[in-house]
Amino acid sequence: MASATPLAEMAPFAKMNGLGNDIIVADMRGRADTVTSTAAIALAADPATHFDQIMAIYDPRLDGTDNYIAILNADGSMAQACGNGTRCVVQALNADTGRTRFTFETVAGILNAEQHADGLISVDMGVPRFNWQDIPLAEEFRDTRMIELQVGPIDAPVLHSPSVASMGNPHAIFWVDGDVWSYELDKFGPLLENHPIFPERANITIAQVTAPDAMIIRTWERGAGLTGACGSAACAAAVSAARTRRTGRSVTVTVPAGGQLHIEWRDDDHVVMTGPAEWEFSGTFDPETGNWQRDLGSAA
Ligand SMILES: N[C@@H](CCC[C@H](N)C(=O)O)C(=O)O
Repeated sequence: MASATPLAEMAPFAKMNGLGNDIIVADMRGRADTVTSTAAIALAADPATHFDQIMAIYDPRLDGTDNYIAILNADGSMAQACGNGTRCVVQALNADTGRTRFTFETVAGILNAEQHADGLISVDMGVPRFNWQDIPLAEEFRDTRMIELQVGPIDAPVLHSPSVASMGNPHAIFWVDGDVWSYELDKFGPLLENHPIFPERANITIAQVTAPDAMIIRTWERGAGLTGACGSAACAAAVSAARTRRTGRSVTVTVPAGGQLHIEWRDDDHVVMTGPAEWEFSGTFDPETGNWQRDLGSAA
């Protein structure tokens, strides 16, 4: 889309992806303005810049952190966590600064991340929370390894009894024995995302455990819909699988786009996610309106 916004007001961005999770990394360093919901909705509506999350990199607000990161979903809402997007931020900042280790502030807390020599990136996603008020749920469930929630006929539910967890953002994990692709997640996802049990909505995942250290997931993301990958959902699924004795604490998670994340739930309770990030093209955009233009010579 051609932009009439004065060049000085435009901010650089990179269109990237984390295992097929569509990400825009917006460089808002050194600026006083912010990326608006209006801009997010406009960029998401354009097929060329369609994204699942915008990761907006701001100047640091806290001593000991490198940057403040704000996360916007495709519907313009704010998210507390985005694992795949955080890897994209690390790769973009590594390309810009040459540094390999970063400490970010997000609304969900402080995240440490590192780019390895092989290009893979690890993000310490913090400590999962399982208390019903922390997820949050609308009513008390003492045991969040399995809550009462189902879709389909009452006597023959299609999906039921999810585990729930917070990775800073709310997740529900429905366990299935068969192929995750045989479920109509495009149909059930919006209903479950907006179910009254989730007062802040939720990310909805279907998970099939295939080995004590492996699972396959599909995710309907809050505020974005079906995605090629969701890092925080992979973390929530991994910790929930370990809590329910379906797996150990170290698992490989295959995401819908086909790639894999390695998730380690460490003994200190932190969840570390490792995977790749990929640059697609770069441009500049108006953080107020979402008007944008591609950098000359930037790949399609
Ligand atoms: N894709 C992200 C998670 C996205 C956030 C989510 N839609 C929400 O609103 O919580 C990831 O990789 O973690």
